[in-house]
Amino acid sequence: MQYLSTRGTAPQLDFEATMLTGLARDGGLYLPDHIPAMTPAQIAALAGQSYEEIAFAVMRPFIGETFSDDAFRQIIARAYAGFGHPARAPLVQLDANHFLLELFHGPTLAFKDFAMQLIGQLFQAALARSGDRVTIVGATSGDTGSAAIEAFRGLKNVDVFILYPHGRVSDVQRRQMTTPVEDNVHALAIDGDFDTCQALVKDMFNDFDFRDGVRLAGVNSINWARVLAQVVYYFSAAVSLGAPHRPVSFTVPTGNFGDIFAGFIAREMGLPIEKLVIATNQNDILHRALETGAYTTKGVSPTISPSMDIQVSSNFERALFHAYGRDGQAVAQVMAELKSTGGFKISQGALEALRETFASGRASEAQTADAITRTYAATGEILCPHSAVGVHVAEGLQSATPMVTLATAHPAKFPDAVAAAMGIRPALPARMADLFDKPERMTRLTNDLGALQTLIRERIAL
Ligand SMILES: Cc1ncc(COP(=O)(O)O)c(C=O)c1O
Ligand SMILES: N[C@@H](CCOP(=O)(O)O)C(=O)O
Repeated sequence: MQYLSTRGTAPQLDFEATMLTGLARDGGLYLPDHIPAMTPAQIAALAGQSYEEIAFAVMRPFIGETFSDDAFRQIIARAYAGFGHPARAPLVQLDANHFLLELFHGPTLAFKDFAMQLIGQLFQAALARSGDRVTIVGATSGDTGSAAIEAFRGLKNVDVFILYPHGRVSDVQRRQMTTPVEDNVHALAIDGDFDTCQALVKDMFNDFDFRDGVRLAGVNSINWARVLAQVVYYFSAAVSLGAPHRPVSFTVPTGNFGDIFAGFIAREMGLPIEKLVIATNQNDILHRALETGAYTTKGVSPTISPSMDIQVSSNFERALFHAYGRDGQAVAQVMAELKSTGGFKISQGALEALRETFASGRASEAQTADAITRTYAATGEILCPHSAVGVHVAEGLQSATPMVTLATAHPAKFPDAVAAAMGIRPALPARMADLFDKPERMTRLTNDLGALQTLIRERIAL
């Protein structure tokens, strides 16, 4: 299988090169040149299998010759061995037709661990073979950064630089990034919001001298391997609810659109997903875009679901590529317009294509808090604020199809917001009990690309 850019002009690459490259050299995002389908019989055969077996069956067709079957099975086994639940992604029933997919049993308590633990293993295997060293840069609103640091800390072929918005992540998220002691970990607090951090990362990729000089790699959902790993839990959840014989819908708390785009890939592969529901907080650009056809940025306001405080939603570009009939030139044009004017109008045809698969809703701050309170009272389940955004949106829909809402983080990552909503302060798991006793280490930077590049060059020269 080959991978091509959403903007149509970057070289096509195999899986390994795509994974190590990150952003395409024309500024686009990589996607497979075709999406392999699974037959209903192949999907039915996944029922009752372990998460690791489902992961192998779903991801194998995308990997090509990069790893042998044996090597890939071992990589998957190592990736999920540290998860705190035997099912990896257990389903909990909230009411007759509404289920919660708990994606927070990994090492850093967020859904990012599903992909990042796998990518850590894939990078190690690929770099051990080539002997190369890479510099990973990542932008985070809190969870990608902690998951990346956990996956790459101490690895000898990798330096990892994580940019997070200063003062806009939870204390737990910040400490997960600033307390690791390994020399290859660099937490950078940037003056700005997540979009500032993500723009700096993309600017570094688009500066080819710098990119090639430091051998830049990316672990945001820019990286196709991140999206691929997340396709798996759509399959595991749907087959346990009766797919392929029974269709399922998913509601996904959404910011950078990586998680829900993984659901889109699952649907394209043949999983009977009726609707993928985009759930946003008050930073609702995606909800507005789907309702009106206008993708218009208007600044981010901080919320109690900070990981979703995003305007420029990176993977929406991948959805647009499909909606525009895989026309890279059309995508490049709207992305250029976004950069120069802060918005663009989605064509009528593309909007209709998006609406065939996606629905959307938003939750205000009060509605988010209320969903935490109500869900706990009705079921005993404590939701993180992001998952609560999803539950609020899902509850507002009329659907005869079973609805699965993704629970994207553990409530203990956001104890202040949860305590304010329901009066109970969720505790961190015992293995993290000393998180607040450890010294923190980070570097504060302004939004200055040159200063950031100098810092990275100096640090990796040490
Ligand atoms: C806890 C949590 N929920 C939801 C999201 C949104 O996911 P995505 O950016 O893939 O849309 C994020 C950030 O990615 C997150 O950290
Ligand atoms: N919410 C994310 C933002 C980055 O998203 P990514 O999926 O592109 O890495 C975070 O927690 O950092």
